Amino acid sequence: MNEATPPQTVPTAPKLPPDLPAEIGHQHVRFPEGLALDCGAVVAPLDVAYRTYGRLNATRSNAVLVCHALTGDQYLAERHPITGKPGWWEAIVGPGKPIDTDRFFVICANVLGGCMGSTGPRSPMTDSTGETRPWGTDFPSITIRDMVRAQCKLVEHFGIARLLAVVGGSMGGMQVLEWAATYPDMVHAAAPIATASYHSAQNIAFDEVGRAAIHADPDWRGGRYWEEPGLVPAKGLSVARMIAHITYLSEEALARKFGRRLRGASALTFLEDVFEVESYLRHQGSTFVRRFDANAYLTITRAMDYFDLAEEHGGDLAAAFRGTRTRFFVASFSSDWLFPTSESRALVRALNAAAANVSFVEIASDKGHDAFLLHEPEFHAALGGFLRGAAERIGV
Ligand SMILES: CC(=O)SCCNC(=O)CCNC(=O)[C@H](O)C(C)(C)COP(=O)(O)OP(=O)(O)OC[C@H]1O[C@@H](n2cnc3c(N)ncnc32)[C@H](O)[C@@H]1OP(=O)(O)O
Ligand SMILES: N[C@@H](CCO)C(=O)O
Repeated sequence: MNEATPPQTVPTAPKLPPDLPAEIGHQHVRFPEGLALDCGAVVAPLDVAYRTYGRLNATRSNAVLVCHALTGDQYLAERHPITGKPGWWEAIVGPGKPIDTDRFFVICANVLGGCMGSTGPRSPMTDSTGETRPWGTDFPSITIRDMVRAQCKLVEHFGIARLLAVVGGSMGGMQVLEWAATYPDMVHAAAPIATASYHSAQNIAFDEVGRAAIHADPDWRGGRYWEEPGLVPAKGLSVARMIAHITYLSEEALARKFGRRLRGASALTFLEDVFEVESYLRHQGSTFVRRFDANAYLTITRAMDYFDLAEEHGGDLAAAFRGTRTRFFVASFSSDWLFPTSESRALVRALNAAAANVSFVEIASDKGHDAFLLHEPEFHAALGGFLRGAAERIGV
Protein backbone atom coordinates (compact mmCIF):
# COMPACT_ATOMS: atom_id res chain seq x y z
CA MET A 1 0.00 0.00 0.00
CA ASN A 2 1.32 3.45 -0.88
CA GLU A 3 -0.02 5.86 1.63
CA ALA A 4 -0.51 9.34 0.25
CA THR A 5 0.59 12.42 2.11
CA PRO A 6 -2.52 14.56 2.47
CA PRO A 7 -2.00 17.94 0.81
CA GLN A 8 -3.06 19.81 3.94
CA THR A 9 -2.22 19.26 7.56
CA VAL A 10 -4.74 17.00 9.23
CA PRO A 11 -5.85 18.48 12.55
CA THR A 12 -5.13 16.69 15.78
CA ALA A 13 -7.15 13.51 16.00
CA PRO A 14 -10.36 14.01 17.96
CA LYS A 15 -11.01 11.87 21.01
CA LEU A 16 -12.50 8.57 19.97
CA PRO A 17 -15.08 6.55 21.85
CA PRO A 18 -13.19 4.53 24.48
CA ASP A 19 -14.32 1.17 23.12
CA LEU A 20 -12.56 1.68 19.80
CA PRO A 21 -9.01 0.41 19.30
CA ALA A 22 -6.59 3.36 19.30
CA GLU A 23 -5.45 2.85 15.71
CA ILE A 24 -8.96 3.31 14.27
CA GLY A 25 -9.52 6.67 12.69
CA HIS A 26 -5.91 7.76 12.90
CA GLN A 27 -6.48 9.37 9.53
CA HIS A 28 -9.28 11.75 10.12
CA VAL A 29 -10.29 15.36 10.04
CA ARG A 30 -12.51 17.43 12.30
CA PHE A 31 -14.80 20.13 10.96
CA PRO A 32 -15.66 22.23 14.03
CA GLU A 33 -18.55 23.97 12.27
CA GLY A 34 -20.26 20.59 11.79
CA LEU A 35 -22.80 19.67 9.16
CA ALA A 36 -26.36 20.90 8.56
CA LEU A 37 -28.54 17.85 7.90
CA ASP A 38 -31.59 17.33 5.71
CA CYS A 39 -33.69 16.93 8.87
CA GLY A 40 -32.81 20.49 9.96
CA ALA A 41 -30.46 19.53 12.79
CA VAL A 42 -26.75 20.34 12.88
CA VAL A 43 -24.14 17.84 14.05
CA ALA A 44 -21.08 19.65 15.35
CA PRO A 45 -18.27 19.00 15.36
CA LEU A 46 -18.17 16.67 12.38
CA ASP A 47 -15.41 14.06 12.31
CA VAL A 48 -14.68 12.18 9.11
CA ALA A 49 -12.42 9.14 9.42
CA TYR A 50 -10.84 7.96 6.19
CA ARG A 51 -8.04 5.97 4.58
CA THR A 52 -6.17 6.79 1.40
CA TYR A 53 -4.17 4.62 -1.01
CA GLY A 54 -1.88 5.76 -3.82
CA ARG A 55 -0.65 9.33 -4.37
CA LEU A 56 -2.52 12.45 -5.33
CA ASN A 57 -0.96 13.90 -8.51
CA ALA A 58 0.20 17.49 -8.87
CA THR A 59 -3.00 18.63 -10.60
CA ARG A 60 -5.18 16.72 -8.08
CA SER A 61 -7.02 15.11 -10.95
CA ASN A 62 -6.53 11.40 -10.17
CA ALA A 63 -8.72 11.01 -7.06
CA VAL A 64 -11.18 8.10 -6.89
CA LEU A 65 -13.64 8.19 -4.02
CA VAL A 66 -14.92 4.75 -2.97
CA CYS A 67 -18.15 4.73 -0.96
CA HIS A 68 -18.76 1.78 1.34
CA ALA A 69 -21.91 -0.24 1.91
CA LEU A 70 -24.09 -0.56 5.03
CA THR A 71 -21.58 -2.29 7.30
CA GLY A 72 -18.39 -1.52 5.44
CA ASP A 73 -15.87 1.09 6.49
CA GLN A 74 -12.78 2.94 5.32
CA TYR A 75 -10.52 -0.14 5.48
CA LEU A 76 -11.12 -1.25 1.93
CA ALA A 77 -7.60 -2.31 0.94
CA GLU A 78 -5.73 -3.23 4.11
CA ARG A 79 -6.05 -5.44 7.16
CA HIS A 80 -9.09 -4.54 9.21
CA PRO A 81 -8.08 -3.27 12.67
CA ILE A 82 -10.83 -5.17 14.50
CA THR A 83 -11.32 -8.38 12.52
CA GLY A 84 -7.76 -8.75 11.22
CA LYS A 85 -9.24 -9.76 7.85
CA PRO A 86 -8.20 -8.34 4.47
CA GLY A 87 -9.92 -5.13 3.37
CA TRP A 88 -13.34 -5.60 1.84
CA TRP A 89 -12.22 -4.56 -1.67
CA GLU A 90 -8.63 -5.82 -1.80
CA ALA A 91 -9.58 -7.75 -4.94
CA ILE A 92 -10.30 -4.45 -6.66
CA VAL A 93 -8.13 -1.78 -5.05
CA GLY A 94 -4.33 -1.97 -5.22
CA PRO A 95 -1.35 -1.71 -7.57
CA GLY A 96 -2.32 -2.96 -11.04
CA LYS A 97 -5.87 -3.80 -9.89
CA PRO A 98 -9.08 -2.38 -11.42
CA ILE A 99 -8.86 0.63 -9.08
CA ASP A 100 -5.15 0.96 -9.68
CA THR A 101 -3.32 2.65 -6.81
CA ASP A 102 -0.24 3.06 -9.02
CA ARG A 103 -2.37 5.46 -11.04
CA PHE A 104 -5.16 6.73 -8.80
CA PHE A 105 -5.36 8.36 -5.39
CA VAL A 106 -8.09 6.36 -3.65
CA ILE A 107 -10.07 7.82 -0.75
CA CYS A 108 -12.56 5.93 1.38
CA ALA A 109 -14.31 7.54 4.34
CA ASN A 110 -16.39 5.98 7.08
CA VAL A 111 -19.94 7.27 6.53
CA LEU A 112 -21.62 9.85 8.70
CA GLY A 113 -23.61 7.80 11.23
CA GLY A 114 -21.02 5.02 11.19
CA CYS A 115 -19.03 3.53 14.03
CA MET A 116 -15.44 3.52 12.79
CA GLY A 117 -14.36 7.04 13.69
CA SER A 118 -16.72 9.30 11.73
CA THR A 119 -19.38 11.13 13.70
CA GLY A 120 -22.24 8.79 14.57
CA PRO A 121 -24.37 7.56 17.46
CA ARG A 122 -21.30 6.31 19.32
CA SER A 123 -19.55 9.71 19.17
CA PRO A 124 -19.52 11.96 22.22
CA MET A 125 -21.90 14.91 22.53
CA THR A 126 -22.66 17.34 25.34
CA ASP A 127 -26.35 17.40 26.21
CA SER A 128 -28.46 20.25 27.63
CA THR A 129 -27.50 19.33 31.21
CA GLY A 130 -23.81 19.68 30.37
CA GLU A 131 -23.24 15.94 30.54
CA THR A 132 -20.91 14.47 27.91
CA ARG A 133 -22.14 11.11 26.67
CA PRO A 134 -22.57 9.24 23.38
CA TRP A 135 -25.19 10.59 21.00
CA GLY A 136 -26.96 7.23 21.12
CA THR A 137 -30.54 7.40 19.90
CA ASP A 138 -30.42 11.22 20.11
CA PHE A 139 -28.27 11.15 17.00
CA PRO A 140 -30.33 12.99 14.36
CA SER A 141 -31.98 11.23 11.49
CA ILE A 142 -29.63 11.29 8.49
CA THR A 143 -29.94 10.72 4.74
CA ILE A 144 -27.65 9.38 2.04
CA ARG A 145 -27.31 13.00 0.88
CA ASP A 146 -26.04 13.98 4.34
CA MET A 147 -23.40 11.24 4.09
CA VAL A 148 -22.34 12.62 0.72
CA ARG A 149 -22.18 16.20 2.03
CA ALA A 150 -19.85 15.02 4.78
CA GLN A 151 -17.62 13.28 2.19
CA CYS A 152 -17.65 16.44 0.08
CA LYS A 153 -16.14 18.37 2.98
CA LEU A 154 -13.32 15.82 3.11
CA VAL A 155 -12.73 16.02 -0.65
CA GLU A 156 -12.57 19.82 -0.45
CA HIS A 157 -10.22 19.49 2.52
CA PHE A 158 -7.85 17.67 0.16
CA GLY A 159 -8.08 20.60 -2.26
CA ILE A 160 -9.70 18.39 -4.89
CA ALA A 161 -12.08 20.31 -7.15
CA ARG A 162 -13.20 17.35 -9.26
CA LEU A 163 -13.09 13.64 -8.57
CA LEU A 164 -11.94 11.40 -11.37
CA ALA A 165 -14.52 8.87 -10.21
CA VAL A 166 -16.93 7.97 -7.45
CA VAL A 167 -17.43 4.21 -7.08
CA GLY A 168 -19.48 2.06 -4.73
CA GLY A 169 -21.75 -0.94 -4.31
CA SER A 170 -25.08 -1.32 -2.55
CA MET A 171 -25.46 1.64 -0.16
CA GLY A 172 -22.14 2.80 -1.62
CA GLY A 173 -23.90 2.92 -4.99
CA MET A 174 -26.67 5.06 -3.50
CA GLN A 175 -23.95 7.52 -2.44
CA VAL A 176 -22.46 7.44 -5.95
CA LEU A 177 -25.84 8.42 -7.42
CA GLU A 178 -26.29 11.14 -4.82
CA TRP A 179 -22.81 12.49 -5.57
CA ALA A 180 -23.60 12.67 -9.30
CA ALA A 181 -26.95 14.36 -8.65
CA THR A 182 -25.82 16.81 -5.93
CA TYR A 183 -22.32 17.72 -7.13
CA PRO A 184 -22.38 17.05 -10.90
CA ASP A 185 -19.43 19.34 -11.59
CA MET A 186 -17.26 17.44 -9.11
CA VAL A 187 -17.76 13.97 -10.63
CA HIS A 188 -16.08 13.06 -13.92
CA ALA A 189 -17.15 9.40 -13.76
CA ALA A 190 -19.60 7.48 -11.58
CA ALA A 191 -19.91 3.73 -11.02
CA PRO A 192 -23.05 2.73 -9.09
CA ILE A 193 -22.89 -1.06 -8.57
CA ALA A 194 -25.51 -3.52 -7.31
CA THR A 195 -27.72 -0.64 -6.28
CA ALA A 196 -30.89 1.30 -7.08
CA SER A 197 -32.20 4.85 -7.06
CA TYR A 198 -34.51 4.03 -4.15
CA HIS A 199 -34.87 1.45 -1.41
CA SER A 200 -37.71 -0.93 -2.26
CA ALA A 201 -40.60 -1.79 0.05
CA GLN A 202 -39.17 -5.30 0.41
CA ASN A 203 -35.77 -3.93 1.46
CA ILE A 204 -37.38 -1.56 3.96
CA ALA A 205 -39.30 -4.55 5.32
CA PHE A 206 -36.12 -6.58 5.86
CA ASP A 207 -34.44 -3.60 7.53
CA GLU A 208 -37.39 -3.22 9.86
CA VAL A 209 -37.17 -6.85 10.99
CA GLY A 210 -33.50 -6.26 11.82
CA ARG A 211 -34.31 -3.11 13.74
CA ALA A 212 -37.12 -4.90 15.60
CA ALA A 213 -34.64 -7.59 16.67
CA ILE A 214 -32.35 -4.92 18.16
CA HIS A 215 -35.25 -3.14 19.87
CA ALA A 216 -36.44 -6.45 21.34
CA ASP A 217 -33.10 -7.17 23.00
CA PRO A 218 -33.39 -6.13 26.69
CA ASP A 219 -29.70 -5.14 26.54
CA TRP A 220 -30.54 -2.44 24.01
CA ARG A 221 -32.11 -0.51 26.93
CA GLY A 222 -33.93 2.00 24.76
CA GLY A 223 -30.62 2.72 23.03
CA ARG A 224 -28.77 3.56 26.28
CA TYR A 225 -26.72 0.35 26.49
CA TRP A 226 -23.59 2.50 26.61
CA GLU A 227 -24.51 3.42 30.22
CA GLU A 228 -23.15 0.05 31.32
CA PRO A 229 -19.55 -0.40 30.18
CA GLY A 230 -19.16 -3.34 27.84
CA LEU A 231 -22.89 -3.94 27.42
CA VAL A 232 -24.17 -4.29 23.84
CA PRO A 233 -27.44 -5.70 22.51
CA ALA A 234 -25.54 -8.65 21.11
CA LYS A 235 -28.51 -10.96 20.58
CA GLY A 236 -30.59 -8.39 18.71
CA LEU A 237 -27.73 -7.12 16.55
CA SER A 238 -26.68 -10.65 15.75
CA VAL A 239 -30.19 -11.62 14.63
CA ALA A 240 -30.39 -8.43 12.56
CA ARG A 241 -27.19 -9.47 10.75
CA MET A 242 -28.42 -13.03 10.26
CA ILE A 243 -31.58 -11.80 8.56
CA ALA A 244 -29.69 -9.28 6.46
CA HIS A 245 -27.02 -11.79 5.49
CA ILE A 246 -29.62 -14.08 3.92
CA THR A 247 -30.56 -11.21 1.61
CA TYR A 248 -26.90 -10.77 0.57
CA LEU A 249 -26.69 -14.32 -0.76
CA SER A 250 -28.84 -16.34 -3.16
CA GLU A 251 -30.68 -19.61 -3.01
CA GLU A 252 -28.06 -21.10 -5.36
CA ALA A 253 -25.18 -19.87 -3.20
CA LEU A 254 -26.72 -21.31 -0.02
CA ALA A 255 -27.46 -24.61 -1.76
CA ARG A 256 -23.91 -24.77 -3.13
CA LYS A 257 -22.24 -23.85 0.18
CA PHE A 258 -24.39 -25.90 2.55
CA GLY A 259 -27.26 -27.71 0.89
CA ARG A 260 -29.14 -29.62 3.60
CA ARG A 261 -25.96 -30.83 5.30
CA LEU A 262 -26.27 -31.56 9.01
CA ARG A 263 -23.76 -30.47 11.64
CA GLY A 264 -23.05 -33.98 12.96
CA ALA A 265 -24.35 -37.48 13.29
CA SER A 266 -25.14 -37.24 16.99
CA ALA A 267 -28.63 -36.48 18.21
CA LEU A 268 -29.00 -32.77 18.73
CA THR A 269 -31.62 -30.82 20.59
CA PHE A 270 -33.70 -28.24 18.78
CA LEU A 271 -31.70 -25.56 20.61
CA GLU A 272 -28.47 -26.49 18.85
CA ASP A 273 -27.38 -25.88 15.28
CA VAL A 274 -28.80 -28.77 13.33
CA PHE A 275 -27.96 -27.66 9.81
CA GLU A 276 -24.67 -26.23 8.56
CA VAL A 277 -26.50 -23.20 7.23
CA GLU A 278 -27.75 -22.40 10.74
CA SER A 279 -24.25 -22.60 12.13
CA TYR A 280 -23.01 -20.35 9.32
CA LEU A 281 -25.63 -17.69 10.01
CA ARG A 282 -24.94 -17.74 13.74
CA HIS A 283 -21.25 -17.29 12.95
CA GLN A 284 -22.01 -14.33 10.68
CA GLY A 285 -24.20 -12.82 13.43
CA SER A 286 -21.73 -13.24 16.28
CA THR A 287 -18.70 -11.97 14.36
CA PHE A 288 -20.67 -8.91 13.23
CA VAL A 289 -21.41 -7.88 16.81
CA ARG A 290 -17.67 -7.55 17.46
CA ARG A 291 -17.24 -4.93 14.75
CA PHE A 292 -20.48 -2.95 14.61
CA ASP A 293 -22.53 -0.67 16.84
CA ALA A 294 -26.28 -1.31 17.20
CA ASN A 295 -27.34 2.35 17.21
CA ALA A 296 -25.21 2.98 14.11
CA TYR A 297 -27.00 0.04 12.46
CA LEU A 298 -30.37 1.58 13.28
CA THR A 299 -29.27 4.98 11.97
CA ILE A 300 -27.75 3.79 8.71
CA THR A 301 -30.52 1.35 7.77
CA ARG A 302 -32.99 4.23 8.19
CA ALA A 303 -30.90 6.42 5.89
CA MET A 304 -31.03 3.66 3.25
CA ASP A 305 -34.78 3.31 3.69
CA TYR A 306 -35.31 7.04 3.14
CA PHE A 307 -33.32 7.01 -0.08
CA ASP A 308 -35.42 7.89 -3.12
CA LEU A 309 -33.52 10.01 -5.60
CA ALA A 310 -36.55 10.61 -7.84
CA GLU A 311 -38.53 11.93 -4.89
CA GLU A 312 -35.72 14.42 -4.20
CA HIS A 313 -36.21 15.69 -7.77
CA GLY A 314 -39.95 16.16 -7.98
CA GLY A 315 -40.69 12.51 -8.73
CA ASP A 316 -38.61 12.49 -11.92
CA LEU A 317 -35.43 10.41 -11.71
CA ALA A 318 -34.12 11.75 -15.03
CA ALA A 319 -34.32 15.27 -13.57
CA ALA A 320 -31.63 14.27 -11.06
CA PHE A 321 -29.16 13.90 -13.94
CA ARG A 322 -30.37 16.30 -16.64
CA GLY A 323 -27.48 18.26 -18.14
CA THR A 324 -24.89 16.06 -16.48
CA ARG A 325 -21.44 15.61 -18.07
CA THR A 326 -20.63 12.70 -15.76
CA ARG A 327 -19.93 9.35 -17.47
CA PHE A 328 -21.76 6.45 -15.81
CA PHE A 329 -21.00 2.74 -15.48
CA VAL A 330 -23.95 0.80 -14.03
CA ALA A 331 -23.42 -2.84 -13.01
CA SER A 332 -25.78 -5.44 -11.58
CA PHE A 333 -25.53 -9.17 -10.78
CA SER A 334 -28.02 -11.65 -12.18
CA SER A 335 -28.77 -13.42 -8.86
CA ASP A 336 -29.04 -10.23 -6.76
CA TRP A 337 -32.62 -10.19 -5.49
CA LEU A 338 -31.99 -7.35 -3.01
CA PHE A 339 -31.06 -4.86 -5.75
CA PRO A 340 -32.26 -6.72 -8.83
CA THR A 341 -31.14 -5.98 -12.37
CA SER A 342 -34.58 -4.51 -13.12
CA GLU A 343 -33.76 -1.62 -10.75
CA SER A 344 -30.42 -1.00 -12.49
CA ARG A 345 -32.21 -1.04 -15.85
CA ALA A 346 -34.70 1.55 -14.57
CA LEU A 347 -31.75 3.70 -13.53
CA VAL A 348 -30.15 3.31 -16.96
CA ARG A 349 -33.43 4.32 -18.63
CA ALA A 350 -33.53 7.49 -16.52
CA LEU A 351 -29.89 8.26 -17.37
CA ASN A 352 -30.66 7.78 -21.05
CA ALA A 353 -33.69 10.05 -20.72
CA ALA A 354 -31.36 12.63 -19.21
CA ALA A 355 -29.03 12.21 -22.23
CA ALA A 356 -26.24 11.03 -19.92
CA ASN A 357 -23.31 8.96 -21.15
CA VAL A 358 -23.97 5.54 -19.63
CA SER A 359 -22.76 1.98 -20.05
CA PHE A 360 -24.44 -0.96 -18.37
CA VAL A 361 -23.45 -4.54 -17.65
CA GLU A 362 -25.31 -7.34 -15.94
CA ILE A 363 -22.79 -9.87 -14.62
CA ALA A 364 -23.91 -13.50 -14.69
CA SER A 365 -23.30 -14.72 -11.15
CA ASP A 366 -24.99 -17.09 -8.72
CA LYS A 367 -23.50 -15.37 -5.65
CA GLY A 368 -26.33 -12.94 -4.94
CA HIS A 369 -26.01 -9.31 -3.84
CA ASP A 370 -22.60 -9.70 -2.18
CA ALA A 371 -21.14 -10.76 -5.55
CA PHE A 372 -19.76 -7.23 -5.79
CA LEU A 373 -17.46 -8.09 -2.86
CA LEU A 374 -16.34 -11.46 -4.22
CA HIS A 375 -14.21 -12.95 -6.99
CA GLU A 376 -16.03 -11.89 -10.17
CA PRO A 377 -13.37 -11.44 -12.88
CA GLU A 378 -15.82 -10.21 -15.53
CA PHE A 379 -17.03 -7.46 -13.21
CA HIS A 380 -13.48 -6.51 -12.23
CA ALA A 381 -12.43 -6.29 -15.88
CA ALA A 382 -15.45 -4.15 -16.82
CA LEU A 383 -14.96 -1.73 -13.92
CA GLY A 384 -11.21 -1.50 -14.59
CA GLY A 385 -11.84 -0.79 -18.27
CA PHE A 386 -14.36 1.93 -17.47
CA LEU A 387 -11.99 3.68 -15.06
CA ARG A 388 -9.02 3.48 -17.44
CA GLY A 389 -11.16 4.98 -20.20
CA ALA A 390 -12.43 7.75 -17.92
CA ALA A 391 -8.86 8.53 -16.81
CA GLU A 392 -7.52 8.63 -20.39
CA ARG A 393 -10.21 11.12 -21.42
CA ILE A 394 -8.80 13.66 -18.96
CA GLY A 395 -5.16 12.74 -19.45
CA VAL A 396 -4.59 10.94 -16.14
C1 LIG B 1 -19.00 -2.54 0.33
C2 LIG B 1 -18.73 -2.81 1.75
O1 LIG B 1 -18.38 -1.92 2.43
S1 LIG B 1 -18.99 -4.35 2.36
C3 LIG B 1 -18.21 -4.55 3.83
C4 LIG B 1 -19.02 -5.35 4.68
N1 LIG B 1 -18.32 -6.53 4.95
C5 LIG B 1 -18.93 -7.68 4.86
O2 LIG B 1 -20.08 -7.77 4.58
C6 LIG B 1 -18.03 -8.83 5.14
C7 LIG B 1 -18.76 -9.89 5.84
N2 LIG B 1 -19.45 -10.61 4.85
C8 LIG B 1 -18.94 -11.75 4.36
O3 LIG B 1 -17.89 -12.24 4.69
C9 LIG B 1 -19.83 -12.36 3.36
O4 LIG B 1 -20.11 -13.63 3.81
C10 LIG B 1 -19.24 -12.43 2.00
C11 LIG B 1 -20.37 -12.92 1.13
C12 LIG B 1 -18.83 -11.08 1.48
C13 LIG B 1 -18.01 -13.35 2.00
O5 LIG B 1 -18.24 -14.47 1.29
P1 LIG B 1 -17.22 -15.68 1.29
O6 LIG B 1 -15.82 -15.19 1.12
O7 LIG B 1 -17.78 -16.60 0.28
O8 LIG B 1 -17.29 -16.24 2.76
P2 LIG B 1 -18.48 -17.04 3.44
O9 LIG B 1 -19.80 -16.42 3.18
O10 LIG B 1 -18.35 -18.48 3.04
O11 LIG B 1 -18.15 -16.89 4.97
C14 LIG B 1 -16.94 -17.35 5.49
C15 LIG B 1 -17.04 -17.38 7.00
O12 LIG B 1 -18.10 -18.26 7.40
C16 LIG B 1 -17.58 -19.29 8.25
N3 LIG B 1 -18.31 -20.50 7.98
C17 LIG B 1 -18.43 -21.16 6.80
N4 LIG B 1 -19.22 -22.26 6.98
C18 LIG B 1 -19.58 -22.29 8.27
C19 LIG B 1 -20.39 -23.16 9.04
N5 LIG B 1 -20.99 -24.21 8.51
N6 LIG B 1 -20.56 -22.89 10.35
C20 LIG B 1 -19.96 -21.80 10.91
N7 LIG B 1 -19.19 -20.93 10.21
C21 LIG B 1 -19.02 -21.18 8.92
C22 LIG B 1 -16.12 -19.41 7.83
O13 LIG B 1 -15.37 -20.02 8.86
C23 LIG B 1 -15.77 -17.96 7.62
O14 LIG B 1 -15.59 -17.36 8.88
P3 LIG B 1 -14.67 -16.05 9.07
O15 LIG B 1 -15.19 -15.01 8.11
O16 LIG B 1 -14.87 -15.66 10.49
O17 LIG B 1 -13.28 -16.46 8.74
N1 LIG C 1 -22.56 -7.23 2.89
C1 LIG C 1 -22.38 -5.83 2.66
C2 LIG C 1 -23.29 -5.32 1.62
C3 LIG C 1 -24.69 -5.07 2.10
O1 LIG C 1 -25.37 -4.31 1.19
C4 LIG C 1 -22.48 -5.08 3.96
O2 LIG C 1 -22.67 -5.69 4.98
O3 LIG C 1 -22.31 -3.86 3.95
